[in-house]
Amino acid sequence: MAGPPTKSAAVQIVRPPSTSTSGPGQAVNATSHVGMNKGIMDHSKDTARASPVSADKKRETPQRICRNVMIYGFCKFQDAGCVYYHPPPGTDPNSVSTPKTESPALTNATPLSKESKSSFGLGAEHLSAPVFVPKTPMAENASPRASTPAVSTGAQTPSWPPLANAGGIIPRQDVSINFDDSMLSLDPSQSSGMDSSIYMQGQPMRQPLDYHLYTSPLSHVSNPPPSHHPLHSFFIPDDLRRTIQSRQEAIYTGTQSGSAAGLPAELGVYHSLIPIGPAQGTTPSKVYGHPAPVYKAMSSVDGNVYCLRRIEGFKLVNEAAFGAIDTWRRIKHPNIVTIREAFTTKAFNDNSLILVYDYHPLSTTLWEEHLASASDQNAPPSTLAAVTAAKRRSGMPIPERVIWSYITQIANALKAIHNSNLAARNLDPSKVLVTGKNRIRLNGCGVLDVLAYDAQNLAIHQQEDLVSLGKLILTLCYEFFLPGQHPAIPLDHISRHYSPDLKQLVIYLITQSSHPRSVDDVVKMMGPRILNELDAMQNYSDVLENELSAEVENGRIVRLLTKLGFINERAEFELDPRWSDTGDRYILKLFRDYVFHSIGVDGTPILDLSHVLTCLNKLDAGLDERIMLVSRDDQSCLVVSYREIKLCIETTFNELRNSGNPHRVLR
Ligand SMILES: Nc1ncnc2c1ncn2[C@@H]1O[C@H](COP(=O)(O)OP(=O)(O)OP(=O)(O)O)[C@@H](O)[C@H]1O
Repeated sequence: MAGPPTKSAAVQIVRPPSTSTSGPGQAVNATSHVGMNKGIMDHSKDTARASPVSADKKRETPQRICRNVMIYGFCKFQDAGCVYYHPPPGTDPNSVSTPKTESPALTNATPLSKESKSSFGLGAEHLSAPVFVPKTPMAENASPRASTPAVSTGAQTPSWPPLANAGGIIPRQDVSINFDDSMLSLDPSQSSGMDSSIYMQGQPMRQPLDYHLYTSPLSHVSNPPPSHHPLHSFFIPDDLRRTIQSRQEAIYTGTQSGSAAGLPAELGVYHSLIPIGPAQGTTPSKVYGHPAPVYKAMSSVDGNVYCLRRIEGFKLVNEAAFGAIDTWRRIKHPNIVTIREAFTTKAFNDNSLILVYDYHPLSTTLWEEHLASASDQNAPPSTLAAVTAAKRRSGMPIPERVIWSYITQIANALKAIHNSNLAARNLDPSKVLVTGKNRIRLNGCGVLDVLAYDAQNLAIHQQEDLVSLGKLILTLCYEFFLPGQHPAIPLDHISRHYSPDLKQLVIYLITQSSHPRSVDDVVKMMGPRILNELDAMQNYSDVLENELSAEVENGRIVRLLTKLGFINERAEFELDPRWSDTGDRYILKLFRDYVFHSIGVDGTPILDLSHVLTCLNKLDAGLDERIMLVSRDDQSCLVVSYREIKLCIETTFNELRNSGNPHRVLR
């Protein structure tokens, strides 16, 4: 045995029948018979098993090796050629039989009757159990719970608060030692200045109902039959994970190696400029009339990545042109790309206007999404005719539901813009950013306010916004529509393929009228379609919230694994090279083996994620359920509850955390 524990909190020791000698480091070579739940290990049916077998003989055949064996989700223990289930199907793992105690150290134990004695295969003569002294001070008068009788009832056995039920729920009012409080008293954050938030120890720990169980999605989110619960439901769906990961990757890709060739190393507080989107050369933007390349850049002020739009060859003639930028900066809207600042620069060896926007990684534009074919992705919008020709061949109209979703979001953005006494002025498929699934944001806001400064004609520009919206809808519904074309054919197409409501809205938007149009009228005309959008958004939010709840569970596991990682296999601590192999740490070592190093009957490693998650969740919840931990050399077994293991972790972790604290209490 590598190093048995010298003391432990509430650990029950079981020596397997073959073991008649103490391992090195055992505190007492006691002859105590520590009874076990018959369901856990029943030796009575096999007298051969109950007889002493030498350790060497046990190792003769591989199948005799006593290791944790997982089959069909149950943990089996294989000993002397026999397999024991833990817990056996249908058995309450908490119901541990009253033990027979013969150790002088365990004098308070009740002797077993003959019948009950015969029901245990493990005779006292076969066992040599060390006495474990609990490290953590427990209540003097604490007594074992009736619901889960401890194996030894002597003073050495720490008592645990009574449970309301077997689910690990602890009533706070009638506990002699409140588990929550005991955890708090171990809170290293109270004795150390380190940030403890990652271990969730800075706040009282609450033990909710069945905390060890994963919550299944609520029925309003998803209600699949039980057979449809795949393993990966522990984690967020693959497509969502991939999307989030690739976005996160896109944020910082390339920013480590400085600016791209030909671009300034620094531009004010921005550095590491990388071009985004198709290489445009000196092709003028269809919307702005100047070449308008877009760069991703990192700010040295806050370390965030921003999107810089550069308008080449722009010379500022009127300072007042920047006045609108202040108003734009104040608009924070879910359907508008927020502008941060604007300035002019000669860093590109010309006169350039720079507008800084929020960066939305891997976003595309409506033009790229719906109007450009794959071969035309790199083509400038001026080749729209060629693009629409490609679209015509594909013959895939945009579903009406999606069109209404776009209209709702754009109208929402326009309402915020017009209410702020501004106008979008660049409603074009290439200036509507698609930042998620059917999620759009107006982009490039404020550019024309500086480029074509015209504060006098706001009302005209707002009317033009609505006309532009009408033309945008026409383009999306009928990809052959080009600006300047007569709308009769596209309208006819809409009346044949889309609802009359949509056609009516387009006519309202593009028809000249003596009465000024208003975005409020557009919203009224959309009517119940807005509610559809609301439904979709809220359903999506429910789904995401549900995914988030799974990640909360995984976060608990990571914190637990982090603590275990700090403790397991530590080379030395406080000049003690055997630290991680002795005391509470030994239990944690065996627990690690139990969770991760189980092997099958044929000796192959068992890589059962559900076993790992089940064990770790039960540990995190501190259940009273007991498990049997078997040493690597099969010379000893410990029957220990998750609650006790949890306490071992907290105590040991506390020890590590306090190692640099000169005021700590040495035990
Ligand atoms: N704020 C932003 N965050 C992330 N990507 C952006 C942002 N703004 C624009 N982009 C990306 O930059 C690329 C170029 O955008 P841009 O507005 O220049 O479109 P364009 O089709 O090149 O139009 P133009 O003819 O005006 O140059 C697009 O792929 C777009 O997704």
